Amino acid sequence: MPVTAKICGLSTPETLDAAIAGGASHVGFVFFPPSPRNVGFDQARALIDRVPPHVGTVGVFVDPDEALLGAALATGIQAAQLHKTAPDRAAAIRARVPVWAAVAVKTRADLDQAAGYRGAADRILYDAKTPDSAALPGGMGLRFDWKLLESLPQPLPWALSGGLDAGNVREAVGTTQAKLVDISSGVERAPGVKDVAKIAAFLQAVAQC
Ligand SMILES: O=C(O)c1ccccc1N[C@@H]1O[C@H](COP(=O)(O)O)[C@@H](O)[C@H]1O
Repeated sequence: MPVTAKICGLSTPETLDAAIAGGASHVGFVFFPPSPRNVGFDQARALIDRVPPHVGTVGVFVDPDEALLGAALATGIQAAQLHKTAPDRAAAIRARVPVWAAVAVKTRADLDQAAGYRGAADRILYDAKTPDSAALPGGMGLRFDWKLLESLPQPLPWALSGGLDAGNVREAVGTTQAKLVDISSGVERAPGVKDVAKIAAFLQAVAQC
C-alpha cells in the first residue's frame, strides 16, 4: 500500500494547490489563534472550496471550546485533529465529525495513551511532545524516537508526524512502517509560511517510500 501524506497548516491558495497537485491525501487547516498558521473561518471556507473530493480536509484544534469547534465545522472540514484533548471530550466531538487524536510522544510510556482513544477517535496521530514552555503543542518541527513505534501493537489506525521533512521521511517510514505521514513546519520557509517547492519535494519523497 502506498504511503500517503497530509500537508498541514495551509493558509494560501497557492500552497494548497501545490499540496493537491503533488498528491497529498489530506490537507490541514489550523484553528488555534496562537499559531502562526491559524486561519479564519471565511479564509478556511474559501480554501476548502478549492479541495477536490479525493483529498480529505482536516481541522487542527487544541482542546477546542464549543464556539470555536462549531464555527470551524461549519467551514466544511471532514475531520478534527485534536491536540491536548481528553478521550471523553474527543468522543463527544466524534459524534459530530471523525476524530484524529494527537498523542504527544517523548518516551515509551507516552504511547500508552493511544489505547485510551479506542471508541473516542478514528485515528491516532503520533506527534513529538513539545516542551511545557512551548507556545504550541505541535507544528514546531520536533521529532521523537521513531524506534518507539517499531512493532508496536496499534489500537487504531495511525499516522506519524513531528519533525518530518523531505530528507528524513524515508527513514521515518522505514522505521515505523507508517502508512500516513503528516507535516507542517518541514515544508515552510519560516513559521507559518509554506513553500511550494518544499511541498513538492516532500510529496515526491513520500511517493518513493
Ligand atoms: O501547526 C501548528 O501551528 C499546530 C498548532 C497546534 C497544534 C498542532 C499544530 N501542528 C501540528 O503539529 C504536527 C507536527 O508538525 P511539524 O511537522 O513538526 O511542524 C502536525 O500534525 C501539525 O498539524
